[in-house]
Amino acid sequence: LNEKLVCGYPLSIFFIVVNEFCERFSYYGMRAVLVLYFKYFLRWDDDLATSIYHTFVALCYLTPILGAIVADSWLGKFKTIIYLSIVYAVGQVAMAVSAIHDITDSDRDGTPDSMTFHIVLSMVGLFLIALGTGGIKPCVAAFGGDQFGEHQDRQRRTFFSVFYLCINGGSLLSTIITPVLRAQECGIYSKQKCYSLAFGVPAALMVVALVVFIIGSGMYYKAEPQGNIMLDVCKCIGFAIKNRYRHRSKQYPKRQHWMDWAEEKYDKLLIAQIKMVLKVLFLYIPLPMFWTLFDQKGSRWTLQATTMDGNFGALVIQPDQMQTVNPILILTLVPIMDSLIYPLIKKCGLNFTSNFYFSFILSNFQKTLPTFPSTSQSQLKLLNMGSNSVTVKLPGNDALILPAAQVYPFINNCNTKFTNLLPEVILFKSATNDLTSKPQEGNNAIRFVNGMKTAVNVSTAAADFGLIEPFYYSNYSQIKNGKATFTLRSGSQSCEYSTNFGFGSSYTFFIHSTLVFGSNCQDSVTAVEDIKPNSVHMALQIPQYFFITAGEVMFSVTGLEFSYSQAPSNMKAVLQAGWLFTVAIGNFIVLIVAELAKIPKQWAEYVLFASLLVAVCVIFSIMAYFYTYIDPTEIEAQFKKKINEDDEDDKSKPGKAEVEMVKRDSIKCHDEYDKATQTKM
Ligand SMILES: CC(C)C[C@H](NC(=O)[C@@H](N)CC(C)C)C(=O)O
Repeated sequence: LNEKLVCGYPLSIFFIVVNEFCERFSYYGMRAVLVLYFKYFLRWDDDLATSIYHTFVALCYLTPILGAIVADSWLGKFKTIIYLSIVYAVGQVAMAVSAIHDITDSDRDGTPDSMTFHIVLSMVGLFLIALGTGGIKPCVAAFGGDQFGEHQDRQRRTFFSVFYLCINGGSLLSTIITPVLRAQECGIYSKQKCYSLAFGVPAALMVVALVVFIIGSGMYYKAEPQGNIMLDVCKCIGFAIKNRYRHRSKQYPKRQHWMDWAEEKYDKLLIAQIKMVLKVLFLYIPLPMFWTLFDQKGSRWTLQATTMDGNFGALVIQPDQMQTVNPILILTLVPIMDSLIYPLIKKCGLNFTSNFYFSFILSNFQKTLPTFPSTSQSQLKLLNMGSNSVTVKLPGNDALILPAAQVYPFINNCNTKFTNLLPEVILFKSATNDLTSKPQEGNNAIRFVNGMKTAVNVSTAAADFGLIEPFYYSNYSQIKNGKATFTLRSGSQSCEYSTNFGFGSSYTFFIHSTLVFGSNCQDSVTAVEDIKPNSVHMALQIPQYFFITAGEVMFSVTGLEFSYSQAPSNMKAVLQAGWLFTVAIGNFIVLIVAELAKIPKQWAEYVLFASLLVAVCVIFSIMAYFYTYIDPTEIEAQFKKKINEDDEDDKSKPGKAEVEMVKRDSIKCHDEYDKATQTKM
């Protein structure tokens, strides 16, 4: 029982919120570098990396059902949290170990020799993490709620707000820290990007979360599990459906609720509890649509950010760092809503329970990508290296005048033959390794084409393009924004070429045949823009983040509390899991629409989602209007009283007394707690 109260709050919740902070740090920290680990360490392609990532996230929101059933029916929330946290920590350690390249790098060249080992270990790790994080999630929130007595509604509401702040505080810190850790170089035989450290720190935080939770163990109120409640619920629902079907003929009088058809076999308390759960679950039906929009922050919005200019003056923001705007806004909006907006609304006499969300997503996806050739086409570039204009006649096209030192990009069908091109016109057929998407992290992708008769070496401080053979081209190198100076070298002679770069562009630089080393070679290099630099500023995403986060504060923080307060005492974790299940469905909708529907225009997809959300908002507000708040404790108390009265009457009936004893035992625990907290207040 909660002996210690601090400012009216049980001391035990301090350990619960710290546990949540560390756990969310661990989860989001690991998640922040996961896709990059798949891509650069395991060397998976973008599609495989994205699919496995989304499958993992969806799994994390499916496993809460498992954890909730175990907690409410078998182990109780406390033991479930302890056991699953151990599973979780083992999973995180497995991830950290899987990212040590030296383990299988027997030839010491810096790359793992047995990728199978790393893949298997990381998949096992991710499975354990999904089981752990999902399993404990509904239990921790409900366990926190359990620490409050019947008359501590206000404190419990504040607890859920603080709980949400801790989620976002932990995730904010970790999404800033783990990418920095990943960027470090580490290794025994060779230095590589330090994914093991980026996974190792979240693993350590999970161990801290577990230790903190155990330290508080003497202070918690631990509600006992009440038998296999989920099995009873399923059997009871099954019986009600069967019984209703058996009595479908009109001669049988109707009952108030279809669950009442279970009355012949199951006690009224269980039926009433199932009705409460079904009522809330029914209200949840439209909710996945919110998460469908919300969870696109990590995918669509981040991709959108890669096409934007992240220069904030002294600060250059990377596309994936934009996601931290959400927790930052949560940390500011939750206190404002709780201390200012909600009390103000209440003062105005409005019963604004805030389980309502309405937001439009601004679609400002900008077009800086060029038209790429289709599979039956290839892209050609004609470069006039001479000093006079030339006329070029391409098959199927009108003759074109190509000015000196200019490039003409041209898309044609693969089988077109080109003949009789003048010697000074270079036909540059872009190879299959042409860049077709924006370079990562706002960098610029640069390559050189050597139009000289001798090989040229090109380098900058940040990249070495190597020796480029005559009439050949280099691989792409990534250059950061700002001024770059390239040194062109042939034997002992060299010259320099400088230019400025923005964000997310791609250029091909053509070195003229007329280049003379030893002098300024600024005029002897022609830059061709393959992908335009980002022109729309990333700050334009901030209104989007603001709207979606304001929606989250009104919808998700209150949703957690709502799911707790409207759940019967023996199914608190189960309803939390139901709430989290709506997140999983929302993620599946993204996967289905993004992967299967393949809507060609991004704006059309945004409009589709926004319209669906508006429709869902209307439906949800009608449903919410007809929803009547209940007090499960009150209802359960009435049933218990009735059971006691019936018990007195039926004492003489053989067998019945034992059944009632079991029922009484199961509710005794909460009664004692209620009494204890009431005397304290
Ligand atoms: C309630 C949960 C589905 C989501 C919750 N997420 C958040 O609070 C986000 N604002 C965090 C952000 C970093 C995406 C959670 O429990 O993680």
